[in-house]
Amino acid sequence: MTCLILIGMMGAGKTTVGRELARRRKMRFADCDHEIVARTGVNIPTIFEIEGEAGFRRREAQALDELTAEPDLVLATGGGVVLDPANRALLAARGVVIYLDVPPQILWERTRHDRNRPLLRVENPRQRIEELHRQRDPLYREVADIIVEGGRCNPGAMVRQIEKALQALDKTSCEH
Ligand SMILES: Nc1ncnc2c1ncn2[C@@H]1O[C@H](COP(=O)(O)OP(=O)(O)O)[C@@H](O)[C@H]1O
Ligand SMILES: O=C(O)C1=C[C@@H](OP(=O)(O)O)[C@@H](O)[C@H](O)C1
Ligand SMILES: [Mg+2]
Repeated sequence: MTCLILIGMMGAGKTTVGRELARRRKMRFADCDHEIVARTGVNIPTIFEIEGEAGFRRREAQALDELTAEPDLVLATGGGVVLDPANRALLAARGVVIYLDVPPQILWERTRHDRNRPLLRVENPRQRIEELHRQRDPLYREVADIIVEGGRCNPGAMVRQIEKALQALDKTSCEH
């Protein structure tokens, strides 16, 4: 069985939907951010404070490389993973990449009270989400094998959409 990699903006539901998808398919679940937190022993905002975004991105690239080496894995990535061209090449090569495509308004509603996303600790987080979305949406599309629209869908409905798309894709092995 192949590895399934979820990409998309902060608040798209990668962590939530990924965990549920793994449960349904009886696959192991991992989350790049959780892996980084486990390795460093501090939370994401603290890594940004101490090492800056560049330091976080180095750790993210390392975690991505190691985690995607395993088959049979559902992997939730962080929203900025696609910024690095080397990460994009790795994503495309190592699994079925699933873009959770959610409009900025809903991303904002889901993340507005969450303090764990340092890139949104700005005066106007709503505008920031729109800017990041404009910058990243083409990158997500560039590497995606499957695009799932998740505006007003609950996580269960998103998992069902993904499973349907996977059947249609019929891309069942990591060894291609
Ligand atoms: N499909 C969904 N419908 C409603 N709320 C959702 C959905 N997916 C995620 N959420 C909620 O949105 C927030 C962000 O979800 P999360 O899985 O952390 O997103 P990501 O990992 O993509 O940043 C969480 O509070 C989660 O419960
Ligand atoms: O979009 C981003 O650049 C980031 C998204 C976060 O993960 P989620 O997408 O799971 O929120 C986390 O990796 C970090 O705060 C940076
Ligand atoms: Mg997440």
